[in-house]
Amino acid sequence: MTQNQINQSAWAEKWPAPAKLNLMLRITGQRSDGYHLLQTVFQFIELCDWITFHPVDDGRVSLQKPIPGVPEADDLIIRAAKLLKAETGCEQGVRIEVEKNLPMGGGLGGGSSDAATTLVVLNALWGLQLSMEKLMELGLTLGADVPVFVYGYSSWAEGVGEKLERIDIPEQWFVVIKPNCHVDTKEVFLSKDLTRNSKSIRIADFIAGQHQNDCLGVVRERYQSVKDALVDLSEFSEARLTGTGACVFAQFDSEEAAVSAYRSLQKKWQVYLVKGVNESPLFSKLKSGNIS
Ligand SMILES: C[C@@](CO)(OP(=O)(O)O)[C@H](O)COP(=O)(O)OP(=O)(O)OC[C@H]1O[C@@H](n2ccc(N)nc2=O)[C@H](O)[C@@H]1O
Ligand SMILES: Nc1ncnc2c1ncn2[C@@H]1O[C@H](COP(=O)(O)OP(=O)(O)O)[C@@H](O)[C@H]1O
Repeated sequence: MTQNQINQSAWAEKWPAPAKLNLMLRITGQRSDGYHLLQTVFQFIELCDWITFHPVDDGRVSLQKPIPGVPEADDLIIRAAKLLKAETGCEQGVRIEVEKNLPMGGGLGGGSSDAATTLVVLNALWGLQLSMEKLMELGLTLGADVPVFVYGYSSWAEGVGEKLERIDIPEQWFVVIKPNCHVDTKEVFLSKDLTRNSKSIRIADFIAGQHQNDCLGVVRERYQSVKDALVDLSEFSEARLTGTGACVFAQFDSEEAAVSAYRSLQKKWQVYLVKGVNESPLFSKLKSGNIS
């Protein structure tokens, strides 16, 4: 099969942009530019936005329908596509269709994942041949979480989230609650009450059960619905915050236990029942479609 034939069939397809959970998050310091140094564990979940790329002749990049509340020029999908063109001088155009399923500002990384899927898939469709390392570097200029979605495997992350080490962790079931509020990441990091001096730990400590999220205290105090969700979820299993929130989640050893908690919490909350996966669904699809 030639590159051209591969491109032709892949243009019409829907590409997943999965969500992530931060299974723990420690803030170990701060850089001179204000960004915080983290230790975190990312795992993907099988809850995805879906993105389709349509070729256009006029060289322009646009969205078929802007995401409500996000001006098109600010959309990370548009910014990622334009960044690829600027970096490579590519003159091709694209109209991008998004099926948005991930709640925004929930700590599930939807915007970052959309940007990563755009970088990875357009790199292939446009035949740009940028390396994964280059795409991760470009992605980091869009957001701290973009590199892990480009990398595509569960990771132990340090720095601001760009120093990644692949880890394989049990692929368990999760129940995720989206409290009815939007947490501003920047505001959390600006809080004077935030813990910024956690001791660094090792992967083995995380595996042994060290699940602390240093943002939890600040977010729980500022957002009553996050606090309430943590209380309700902790009736079933250890309740944790992903990223800077607002979503909270709990892990279950069996699908039955997760379903039971999901059914009960569904009466009161916007809730998702999802499986954790170590390989990003984007990469599973790229491998099966043979265009990586
Ligand atoms: C902390 C995490 C963990 O996954 O939280 P979530 O956003 O997923 O909840 C992310 O790394 C967030 O990444 P992302 O949401 O892309 O953040 P960015 O847009 O890069 O940064 C938003 C703002 O938060 C602050 N910020 C962000 C990341 C970081 N390590 N230190 C910071 O101080 C900066 O003030 C920055 O201007
Ligand atoms: N394609 C996109 N999808 C979601 N949010 C986007 C997108 N492009 C830009 N954004 C902006 O990024 C913000 C954070 O969104 P998101 O990545 O979903 O949350 P989080 O970083 O908490 O996981 C949104 O509030 C929105 O303003």
